[in-house]
Amino acid sequence: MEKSDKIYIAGHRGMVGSAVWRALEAAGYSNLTGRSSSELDLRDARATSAFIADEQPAAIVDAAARVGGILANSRNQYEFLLENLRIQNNLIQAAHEAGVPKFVFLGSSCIYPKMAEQPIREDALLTGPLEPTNEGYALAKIAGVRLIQALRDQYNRDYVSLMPTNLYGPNDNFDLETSHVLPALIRKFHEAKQNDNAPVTLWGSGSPRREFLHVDDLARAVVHALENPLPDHLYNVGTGSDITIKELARTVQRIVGHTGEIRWDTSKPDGTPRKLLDVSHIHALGWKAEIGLEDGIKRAYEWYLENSSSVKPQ
Ligand SMILES: NC(=O)c1ccc[n+]([C@@H]2O[C@H](COP(=O)([O-])OP(=O)(O)OC[C@H]3O[C@@H](n4cnc5c(N)ncnc54)[C@H](OP(=O)(O)O)[C@@H]3O)[C@@H](O)[C@H]2O)c1
Ligand SMILES: C[C@@H]1O[C@H](OP(=O)(O)OP(=O)(O)OC[C@H]2O[C@@H](n3cnc4c(=O)[nH]c(N)nc43)[C@H](O)[C@@H]2O)[C@@H](O)[C@H](O)[C@@H]1O
Repeated sequence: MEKSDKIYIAGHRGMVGSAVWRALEAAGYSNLTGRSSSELDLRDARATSAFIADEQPAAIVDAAARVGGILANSRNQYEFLLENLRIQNNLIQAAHEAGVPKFVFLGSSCIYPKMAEQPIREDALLTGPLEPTNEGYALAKIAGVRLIQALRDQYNRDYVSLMPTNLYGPNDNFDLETSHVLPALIRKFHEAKQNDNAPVTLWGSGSPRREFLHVDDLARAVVHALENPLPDHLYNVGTGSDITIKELARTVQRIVGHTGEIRWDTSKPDGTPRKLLDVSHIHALGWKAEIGLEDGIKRAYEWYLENSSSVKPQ
């Protein structure tokens, strides 16, 4: 890639897209472009094709998607399946039609079978049933991985899929109904601390294990994927270590400074018991996570404190 090459970041205002934008800017790329969903609805195939044909980017990073935590996913399977299929189909086909040289498709570790052997290797894909709470979303992302693979195999396209583990960082979603666990914990402990250390209620049993990657580390992986030819179609992106939700809760509680009780609402789903990624393939390419979880949570909490005035009250 040349530093002056045009790179279109789909979803540039989201957590991942904005981190990719920052990382590309920091790496010296000067010709970045993005559109909000109100300017360009990527569910609209014609508008998407016309935009890509007109812009002729040298690369596309697909960070646009309908995204949410366990409850949003499980209650809106139809929208998570259909909207993500539409967005990614339109973007991938528009890129192929216009001959866009590079494409980075972002999926998620939930594409792998619920009971996959841990740590999960890329070749575990489609070897068993999915976790039901996010099956719609996972099916869409699996279709995206297969489209990228087919374009590589049939048309020799330099396109790749990156599968990040659970992410967190600046511009995360702090809405308690639709967010992922880490932003929810930051907000719940912070608001409870301000409310005389009131009890905090968390979801599920606390026993599932999750792997958490700071979004700035993922953004470096995206830059790496744009700058280097990649021998495979699919790479896991994670830290290589995980913790239980209970351990995560105690860590966030300590960082925030909440001293009250933690309660567990077991009427809410646990989701998959564990989804630790095998990251040996991306390590072999020269990328490794650098931001430790403790440090990353401190940074995320600082970001929340600076920006919580823009977080909607609930
Ligand atoms: N968050 C995680 O823990 C996580 C973990 C693994 C993988 N990922 C992957 O990373 C990618 C981005 O996730 P994120 O966490 O950054 O989500 P996010 O913060 O919700 O951002 C999603 C972006 O997608 C855009 N978008 C949604 N629908 C659109 C549409 N119809 N047309 C155009 N743009 C649309 C939104 O644009 P507007 O803001 O303009 O509406 C938004 O900027 C997703 O593919 C997701 O699978 C995320
Ligand atoms: C990365 C994404 O991960 C999502 O799965 P998944 O890790 O279970 O999604 P999360 O929503 O992050 O939840 C992770 C774990 O944290 C528990 N948890 C505890 N308290 C809370 C809380 O207040 N809010 C939330 N959200 N969780 C909470 C939740 O029950 C689950 O066991 C998938 O649904 C998506 O498809 C995607 O793959």
